[in-house]
Amino acid sequence: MTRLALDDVTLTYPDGDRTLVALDRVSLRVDAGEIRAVTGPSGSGKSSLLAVAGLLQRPDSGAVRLDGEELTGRSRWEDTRARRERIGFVFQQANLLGSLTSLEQLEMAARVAGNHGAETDARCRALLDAVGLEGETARRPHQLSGGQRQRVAIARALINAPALLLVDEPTSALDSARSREIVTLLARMTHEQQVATVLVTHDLDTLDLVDSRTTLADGRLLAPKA
Ligand SMILES: Nc1ncnc2c1ncn2[C@@H]1O[C@H](COP(=O)(O)OP(=O)(O)OP(=O)(O)O)[C@@H](O)[C@H]1O
Repeated sequence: MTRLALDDVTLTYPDGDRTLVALDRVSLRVDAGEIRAVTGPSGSGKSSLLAVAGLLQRPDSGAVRLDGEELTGRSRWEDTRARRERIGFVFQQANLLGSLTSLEQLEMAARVAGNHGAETDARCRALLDAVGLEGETARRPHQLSGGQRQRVAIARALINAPALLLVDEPTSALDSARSREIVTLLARMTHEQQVATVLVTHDLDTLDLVDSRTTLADGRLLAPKA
């Protein structure tokens, strides 16, 4: 089932008296339960693609659809709500709150989306178990390794059962063994949670672990591959 659809998306930035085309009529589909890598040289438009899919940037033209529903052209408030309730983000740095334990990081993200109570508590613990942190629920970020912090960030991004998971270079601060572990985990969580995952990466050594790959060059889709 198609989860995320980008249809003919163009995004430009003003660049002095010219216009820089960051995304040039890009179309892309990602299914529920599919992890798709987006690769391409620096400046090719990978972050722009994530920003459009995550409703952080409005395209000049084209559409973003989630589960068939068009999300382009709605109010800022609706964008914010969709981001909070239907989209999970994982960035280069885990961006955890320094004073909170692993369990509290997830509880807080759940609360922001209006989820709390015994069922939410159970889901927080189950997700921390699923990412291999059952023994670290009471630890704070400074007591965790870089890889463990990214695991907390992945569990946190999934806490509200998003339809879409957007991941930007999650392994750039990790060594190659840890990087493979994190991408393996992202693939497993994508399949288990039936989320559609877009993984922006420079790390060509982990591409065997994902389901599909899209390459961008100068804002254009180069090699869509099923
Ligand atoms: N806010 C902005 N204002 C103007 N130009 C921008 C802005 N953000 C990105 N660009 C330009 O748009 C193009 C695409 O940038 P983008 O960050 O999407 O590429 P990228 O593939 O993610 O690069 P990297 O791998 O270096 O992160 C580049 O030419 C970049 O300079």
